[in-house]
Amino acid sequence: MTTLPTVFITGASSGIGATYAERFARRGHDLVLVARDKSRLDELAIRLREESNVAVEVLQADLTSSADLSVLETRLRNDSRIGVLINNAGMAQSGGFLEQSAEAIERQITLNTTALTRLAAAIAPRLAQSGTGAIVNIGSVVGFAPEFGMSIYGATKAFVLFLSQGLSLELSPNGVYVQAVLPASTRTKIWERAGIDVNTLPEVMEVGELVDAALVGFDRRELVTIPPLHVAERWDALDGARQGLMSDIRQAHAAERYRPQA
Ligand SMILES: NC(=O)C1=CN([C@@H]2O[C@H](COP(=O)(O)OP(=O)(O)OC[C@H]3O[C@@H](n4cnc5c(N)ncnc54)[C@H](OP(=O)(O)O)[C@@H]3O)[C@@H](O)[C@H]2O)C=CC1
Ligand SMILES: CC(=O)[C@H](N)C(=O)O
Repeated sequence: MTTLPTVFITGASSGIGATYAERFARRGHDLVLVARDKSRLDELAIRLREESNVAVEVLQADLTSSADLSVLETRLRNDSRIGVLINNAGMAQSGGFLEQSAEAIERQITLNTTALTRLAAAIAPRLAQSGTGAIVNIGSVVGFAPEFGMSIYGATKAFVLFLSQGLSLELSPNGVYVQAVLPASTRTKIWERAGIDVNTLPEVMEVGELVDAALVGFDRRELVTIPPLHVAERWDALDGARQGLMSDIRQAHAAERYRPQA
């Protein structure tokens, strides 16, 4: 029996989530794998049990369903073996804002933000109580770039970064590690699902390279890990500029330029 924490991974039936599952299994962690496609999860679970001799449980759930989320929340609240949450499940959009249906908007926001937040909220009190554990949230560099024309997807990913930074401030004093991982284009099914041919993209990272890099950041207990960013100082400068704003934005009076003309 392993003494390592069990790792709970959403969106584990393909891509980045399936690769996290493989990597944590190799490290000797038991796993709980979550997604809608049970047959793919079962296939992965059988392979990982054989290859790595770890316990792998499969939970079929649609994270846009509040009822399914409730079941997962109960599990995260109560199962003290689960010490790491990989909040990975997500979907991208095809088409611009004017082409989005109300249903598609709701599904994307629910999956990329509400589900991720509810699962983090379910596990956080127990981890904080025990003084250990980790929450990994998968964002995207698209969250930095409204210019990419994926306004809703990018907004959900900006949310993931903000939430992760806030949770880190709130939970790290209790011993809980929070990591935001921000991939750029990575070769997974997400592109096909969004109706985009991945082979038309200029720079695409292989999924194994992405997850291995994210795990280097995880092992260093880095708060924000951006595997495709070669010049680390760019992030430091951006975050430093943001922090610099804080001393200037708490003012009792409107700025001079907004004073009504007499
Ligand atoms: N690939 C890329 O270029 C990038 C990806 N990302 C992010 O990485 C994360 C993983 O995506 P990636 O591996 O690329 O894409 P994939 O499409 O390969 O994987 C997405 C995973 O999420 C699961 N999923 C989708 N919808 C639901 C749902 N309603 N309920 C439960 N599970 C669901 C899918 O499983 P199933 O269909 O079985 O439910 C699948 O396991 C996402 O958050 C994505 O935004 C970030 C930046 C770049
Ligand atoms: C479809 C995408 O835009 C991709 N998932 C990303 O976040 O870069």
